[in-house]
Amino acid sequence: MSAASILRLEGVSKSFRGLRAIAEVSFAIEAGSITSIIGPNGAGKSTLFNLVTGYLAPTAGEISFKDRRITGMATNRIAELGVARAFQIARPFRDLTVFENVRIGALFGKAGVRDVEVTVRRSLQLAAIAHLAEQPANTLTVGQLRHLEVARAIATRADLLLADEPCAGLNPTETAAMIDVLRLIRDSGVTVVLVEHDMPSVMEVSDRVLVLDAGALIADGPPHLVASNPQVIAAYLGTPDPSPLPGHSP
Ligand SMILES: Nc1ncnc2c1ncn2[C@@H]1O[C@H](COP(=O)(O)OP(=O)(O)OP(=O)(O)O)[C@@H](O)[C@H]1O
Repeated sequence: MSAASILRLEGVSKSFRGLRAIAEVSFAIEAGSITSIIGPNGAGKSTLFNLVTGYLAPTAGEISFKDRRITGMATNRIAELGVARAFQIARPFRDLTVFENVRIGALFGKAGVRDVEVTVRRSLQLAAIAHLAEQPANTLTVGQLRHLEVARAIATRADLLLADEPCAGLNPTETAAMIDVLRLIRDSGVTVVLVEHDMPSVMEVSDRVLVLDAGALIADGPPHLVASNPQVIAAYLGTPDPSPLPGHSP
């Protein structure tokens, strides 16, 4: 593995009773980057996240994180090593404050988090919700809940954040705020991998885009090149239409 890559998949496949959801996928993620994984519905994006977090074990192939083989390792062990996932639908403890919710992330995260208070404050800051710290989670808007979910995930002191559609359903102002947060998180040293359907957000925030189609990796590169790749356009539109992906302005 190259010195700069934090996550590596080699020949990873996952089948569900004969259906090949992931087919011999290999890639390495560079530390300190934002990578988006895109693809049509059913392409295998969630399955890929589930394989990296250990929720599912691959049928074949190897996954390593920070030079350590994590293939088939239990989810809690992988989380302790520094992989966190922010879910699209946050399920906070609704009667606890934002601070208390993020504190739970810090307590159950990567082994050796000592200064919990400082970690929580820093996570709230990075997720741009420090001003909401004392509010009960049940008073938050959908957009604010998304930020809380991201804060909870990074409070584990993760080195790798897997973010599940962080911009889905957000209005343009909320989307811009989320993009700022993802950049801040990357700039703080956390590697970010997104699964995202919102193409304008993908184009704006990604250093690199990976495209899955029917479980296979069909494109990999900088956003503007991937958006104009005929195979990618065909995967989305079903025809080799030369028009760009929605939201892509050349
Ligand atoms: N636990 C499971 N059991 C059986 N089949 C599954 C399971 N999980 C996923 N699949 C199948 O694997 C394929 C990939 O699904 P996956 O959810 O990973 O796609 P996706 O790219 O995340 O789709 P979406 O964008 O709609 O969320 C689909 O055909 C899906 O039906």
